[in-house]
Parts: sequence; C-alpha cells; structure tokens
Amino acid sequence: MEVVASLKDVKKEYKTGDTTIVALDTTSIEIQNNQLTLIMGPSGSGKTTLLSLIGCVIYPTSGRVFILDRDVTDLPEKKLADIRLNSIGFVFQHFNLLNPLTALENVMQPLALKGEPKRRAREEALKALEKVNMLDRKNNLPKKLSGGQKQRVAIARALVSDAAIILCDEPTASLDAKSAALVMEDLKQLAAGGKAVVVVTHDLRLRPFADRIIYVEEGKVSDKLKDEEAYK
Ligand SMILES: Nc1ncnc2c1ncn2[C@@H]1O[C@H](COP(=O)(O)OP(=O)(O)OP(=O)(O)O)[C@@H](O)[C@H]1O
Repeated sequence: MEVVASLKDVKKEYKTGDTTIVALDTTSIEIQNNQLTLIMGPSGSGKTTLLSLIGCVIYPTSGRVFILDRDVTDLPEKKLADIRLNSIGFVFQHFNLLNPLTALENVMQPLALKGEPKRRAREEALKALEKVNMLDRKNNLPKKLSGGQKQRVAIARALVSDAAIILCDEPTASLDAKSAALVMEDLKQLAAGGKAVVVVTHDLRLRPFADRIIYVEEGKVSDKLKDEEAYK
C-alpha cells in the first residue's frame, strides 16, 4: 500500500463576521491506495471539510496538504484544478449527471474537458461503465435510470480519467438499502483494484464495507467512535 494523500497538521477555520468556526481542528492523516476509507461523523462534524481538503477544493487555514507526494498547499487555484482533473475523481450524493446526455456521454465528459479525442474518450468510458456493470445501460438518459444505476454511472465518470483517488460525499444517502449495498460493493471492488477510495457518511450501517474508518466528531479526528447517539 502507498500513501496517496496526506494532511499534516491541517486546520480549517471559517470566519463569518466576528465569529470563527473551527470546522476541522489540527489533524494529520494519511490516505492509502488499495483501501476503502470511511470518514464517519454526525451532521456538521467536519466530514465534508476534511474531504474537500483532501480533494484540493478548499485551502487549509494552516498545515500542509500532499497529493501523490507533492505538496499542493500553496499552489494557485488553476494548478489545483489540474490536480483534481488528473488525480481525483468525485462522487456526490445527488449524482450530478447531466440530464440531456446519455450514461456514456456523461462518463465521456471529463475526458472531453481534457481535450481527449472522441474515439479514445468513448473507449475509456465504455471500460469504466463495464467496471460498474452498467454497459447495458450506456445509451440511457439519466431519467431512465434508477438512483443506484445513476450513482454507478457517476462512479464510472469519476473513474474514467484513471484518477488514483476517488472521493465520495454521502454517495448512498439518496439510495434504498439494497442499491446502497451495490454501490458500496462497487466502491470496495475499485479499492481492491488499487484505487484509494474515500467515502464520507453519517450512516453507521456502512461500516462493514470499510477497510479503515476515520471518525470526525466536532471537528476532531479519531480512530474511535465516541458518541454513537450523535449519529441518530
Ligand atoms: N463555507 C462555510 N462557511 C462557514 N461555515 C462553514 C462552511 N462550511 C462548513 N462550515 C461549518 O463548518 C462545520 C463543519 O461543516 P462540514 O460541512 O464539514 O460538516 P459535515 O460533517 O460534512 O456536515 P453534514 O453531514 O451536515 O454535511 C459546520 O459547523 C459548518 O456549519
């Protein structure tokens, strides 16, 4: 296993007017490939903040962020956008598929953004759809897909650029239990195939799918669950 992302003494504060919220207290963590890491915590505990720091979406208030051994803390926004495009795939609760495009066209989208020739983009997108067992639905528009199927297309879209790191924010929160389990199985499979998969959730039932669990409670990171009641 290799460390593909790490935070060293990272803290994130938000200032609104006179008040400062510590969304994430000083934290050091390492994210490894070949693992499905769950980031668990109750609502408002700082999970999305932690994921956004790993995903180079926000800057830390202090500390350093490393992606694939590169210190990215001081890079300008445009360089961070390149890192996101090339090394990180994102999956969201509400799928964020483009409605007028078919499943295949949605998955081709990141490669089109990178300026890949259409033929190659199509080949890569078909491979990614195959990995999530969605080849037979490639010509469907999102509205013809179930929630679970939409999420699998969204995972294929995150995979298509061959990103080392796949970050998922509450990917099962809009799904029934059965579809959620299928999506988690797919994500586990991707981790077993070498990706670093990070899933943010407040759903304690997802714990059996994890290789590793990081708990975030009131902005503090720990490897132990402190207050199970807070998750209800
Ligand atoms: N852009 C922002 N400006 C001000 N405060 C913010 C901002 N983003 C997050 N916060 C605050 O930081 C804290 C942590 O938020 P965060 O979204 O990381 O938690 P979370 O665990 O992902 O919550 P949820 O499960 O409800 O999405 C919360 O108190 C939140 O209100």
